[in-house]
Amino acid sequence: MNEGEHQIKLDELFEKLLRARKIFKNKDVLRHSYTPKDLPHRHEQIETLAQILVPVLRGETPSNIFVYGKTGTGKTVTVKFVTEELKRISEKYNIPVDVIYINCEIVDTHYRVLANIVNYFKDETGIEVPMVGWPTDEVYAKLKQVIDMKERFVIIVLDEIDKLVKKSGDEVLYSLTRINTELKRAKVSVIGISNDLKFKEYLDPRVLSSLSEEEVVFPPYDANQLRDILTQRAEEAFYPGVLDEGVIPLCAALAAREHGDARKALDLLRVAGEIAEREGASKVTEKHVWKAQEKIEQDMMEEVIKTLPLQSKVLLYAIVLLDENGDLPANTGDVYAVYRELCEYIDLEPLTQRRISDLINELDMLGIINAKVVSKGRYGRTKEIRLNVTSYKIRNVLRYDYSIQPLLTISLKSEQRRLI
Ligand SMILES: Nc1ncnc2c1ncn2[C@@H]1O[C@H](COP(=O)(O)OP(=O)(O)OP(=O)(O)O)[C@@H](O)[C@H]1O
Repeated sequence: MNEGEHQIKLDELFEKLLRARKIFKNKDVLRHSYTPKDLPHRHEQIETLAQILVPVLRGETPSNIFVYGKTGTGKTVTVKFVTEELKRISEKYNIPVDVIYINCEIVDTHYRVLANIVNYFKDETGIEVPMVGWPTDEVYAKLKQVIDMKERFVIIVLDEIDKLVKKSGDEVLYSLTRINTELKRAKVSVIGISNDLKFKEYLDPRVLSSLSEEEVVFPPYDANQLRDILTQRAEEAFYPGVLDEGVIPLCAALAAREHGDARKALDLLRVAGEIAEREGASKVTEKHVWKAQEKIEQDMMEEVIKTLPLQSKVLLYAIVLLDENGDLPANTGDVYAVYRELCEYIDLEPLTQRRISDLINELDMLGIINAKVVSKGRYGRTKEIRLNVTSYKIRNVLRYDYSIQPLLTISLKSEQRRLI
């Protein structure tokens, strides 16, 4: 290729990229962190939450609230929306309100929840506790001290509360939902949010009854509701006329088919826009939505592979090697033989074939492989194992795992299936 050709290609690329920028007016509007000014189809929940919290404006303690519903039904965004508004209005009435939002997926121990609450007030109180190391009782005593320094309302939002309880039990909820009896000036109320509908079963009945003095349920959105949510966001996110007519209905229908998840619907719309932008298209079409669906599924699969335990990764890599050697479908015995050799190679204690058979079922359930049980007549039943994700993709994910890296350069000697 001569220089002239280079020049022309680059010109084309710039032209294409320039055109592509016209798709999004403001992509941030489609991100998870964005709080819209209106929340269509959540007016009932907003009103219920406002009714439960309004005592604050009269100087009375509101009930604790348990908010639940499936993922992407707008629980977090609605609670944030209502509590922020309450905080804003309370300023008008000179009532100090603090809203402390804690994501229990990250802050997942009794100690860390308490420490986070103490440290929320550190600018005001000058008191800060370390994230580890103190006796929990002492952190709790500090918490009461800092909260009770003046008359105020403290609303503690514990999002993904089920993660906290599963990891560390419900002790922290027991303390926080009863703390008002130990305070003189301040008043605390807890809003727990969960998408695990079975979560209540794990709670001590006393904790459950004090946490769910009030319950607010968030039902899944249907396709029409998702359409409204997307239409409202799209107006701010995209330039006019950029979305083909069928794009929003398709995103809404695909997300409704799963479980009425607004996050999924928004992700589809954003990724479809990004794909159109990258292709240099001047419009987002249904074709881009289908591609977005595929990309999101692939990304999720990559995330699942990334977080597999080491033994499952080695097992999966054994299946990848068999695939690259043209040996799929394979049975459990074939896979186990390669797996054992890989273990030896990296000094990993191999699991029994029985245990590996369980892990194969797990990989199958996660959708990474397909392990179909087939009958071999009088030879009994066996599994036929195939990959559902390309070997190339799996290698790409595994190469970031240091424990697996030494394996990535080896392959199977075709016939004997021995490592070389
Ligand atoms: N009624 C709505 N109007 C506009 N956007 C919404 C609405 N409901 C949800 N969303 C958007 O959908 C996404 C997911 O919402 P949110 O995080 O509140 O869900 P969630 O129920 O808390 O989910 P999870 O249980 O998975 O945490 C967010 O980007 C949010 O802004």
